[in-house]
Amino acid sequence: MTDMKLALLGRRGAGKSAVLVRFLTRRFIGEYASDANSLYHKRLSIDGRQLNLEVYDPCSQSSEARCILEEPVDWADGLVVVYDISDRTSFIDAQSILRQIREARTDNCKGESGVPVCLLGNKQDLCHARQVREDEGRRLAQESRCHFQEVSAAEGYHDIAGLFTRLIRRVMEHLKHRADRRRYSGSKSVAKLINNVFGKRRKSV
Ligand SMILES: Nc1nc2c(ncn2[C@@H]2O[C@H](COP(=O)(O)OP(=O)(O)OP(=O)(O)O)[C@@H](O)[C@H]2O)c(=O)[nH]1
Repeated sequence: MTDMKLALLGRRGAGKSAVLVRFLTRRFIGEYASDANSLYHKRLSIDGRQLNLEVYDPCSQSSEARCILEEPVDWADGLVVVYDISDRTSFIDAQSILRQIREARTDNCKGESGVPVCLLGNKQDLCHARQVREDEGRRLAQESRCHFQEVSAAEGYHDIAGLFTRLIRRVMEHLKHRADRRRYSGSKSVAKLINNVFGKRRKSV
């Protein structure tokens, strides 16, 4: 059983809870309490592997709320940044959040190894009121080296399920890579230790 932690970030009202609940329950629920942090648990099987998934849906962030942002960025193995295509301010917040994630990547060792991130333009059903073009989202994702997709939590399950599945696969690869690297550097230090102890002795014989 693999333990995996994901977190959603984005401006108030972008649809983080709607996206997450759609993925976890296949349902769209119109309104959610937005004044509390929520931690969801789910057991999943992906590519024949059992997963123990925890997803953190923190209460709303704004670009200034750096202290709130740092907590999930440090905690999570994968991140979903959500904006609302009919609300440009939510896109500007997403830009700021992605910049902060990039800075955190260079600041902490978990980030250095590149925690997978996905940028999500939600409320695609409101394209008549669109304020953010799809190519702007795509370009931001390219600059931030993350995956991008537009979805509608209100209208569809499959796009959202596909997106989370791809993110989870990338996180699994990333966790494996990180574990391999730790094992390798661990075995290197054991080899070094053995060499220090026995290698030197051998020389003196
Ligand atoms: N039309 C439309 N409305 C949506 C969609 N997703 C969410 N909403 C609505 O947008 C509003 C905000 O959704 P939430 O999921 O609570 O947004 P949030 O980002 O979790 O907001 P906070 O909890 O305040 O941070 C609610 O009224 C939802 O019903 C969507 O895909 N299309």
